[in-house]
Amino acid sequence: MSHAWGYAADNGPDKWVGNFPIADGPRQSPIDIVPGQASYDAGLKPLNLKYDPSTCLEILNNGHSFQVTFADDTDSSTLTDGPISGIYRLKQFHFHWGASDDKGSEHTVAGTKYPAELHLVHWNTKYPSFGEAASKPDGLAVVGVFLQIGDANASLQKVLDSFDAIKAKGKQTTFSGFDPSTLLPGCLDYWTYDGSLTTPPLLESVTWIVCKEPISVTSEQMAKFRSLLFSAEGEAECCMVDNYRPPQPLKGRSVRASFQ
Ligand SMILES: NS(=O)(=O)c1c(F)c(F)c(S(=O)(=O)CCO)c(N[C@H](c2ccccc2)[C@@H](O)c2ccccc2)c1F
Ligand SMILES: [Zn+2]
Repeated sequence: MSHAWGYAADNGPDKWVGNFPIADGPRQSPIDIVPGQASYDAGLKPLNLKYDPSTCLEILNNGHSFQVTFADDTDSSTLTDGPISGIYRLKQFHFHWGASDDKGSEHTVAGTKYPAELHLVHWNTKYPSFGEAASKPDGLAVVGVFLQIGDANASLQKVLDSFDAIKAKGKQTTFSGFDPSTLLPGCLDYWTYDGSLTTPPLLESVTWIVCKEPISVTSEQMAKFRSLLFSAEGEAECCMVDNYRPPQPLKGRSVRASFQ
């Protein structure tokens, strides 16, 4: 039985191609975004993100990251416009972060790593379900937001305050009434390109939308991320850190900018 994928030396990003050959595919994510090489596209619309806090359900440690999941049986929390057409529903958000503040983001900007990156995962309602959408080239749209060290983030603190209940892999707890738009930067200028999930199954079904402006977080708040565990209760404790895939080859893709 193949051991599960992870971020350690024996099952980390360099090993994923063994069980997931698409890891060497033509539209893998993340990438290094080089602003000077992105092409401004005046046809790109502003992002239209409309989230209903009542669709927020629970927070879960899934052993790779933590995720906040949303009810997606109606068009209550959606992404429209931007680079996409149609209506995409919010399914979950999660983060990637490092063992120290000098790394942790998946996308990089001209080689710069941020301490963490937020991903809001949406699926195209032209397909009957998330699972169906996840295997289609226009099935998913993920909004990425960088975190940088600065002022305390009061909205993020609400998420961090639930961590004691989800310290180990498999733990989950009710998390309701949270509005993820409070985690978005003031300016929604973005870069966009065709890519993939950054974890197995690495499906090449993601329109990536990466915000130019980071949100702020304190070093102490970043330390709270690192209090989570990759390991389940009763297993040897393994801190949940460095759960990011490094940038992948661009392979001829273009990155468009919504701003000049
Ligand atoms: N960076 S990324 O956006 O590519 C990404 C991750 F990096 C990531 F860690 C996750 S995860 O769910 O936290 C653990 C791996 O599944 C997901 N979760 C996906 C998901 C699961 C349930 C509901 C929505 C999204 C991912 O697990 C997935 C997507 C599509 C099909 C199967 C699995 C994810 F989408
Ligand atoms: Zn992610």
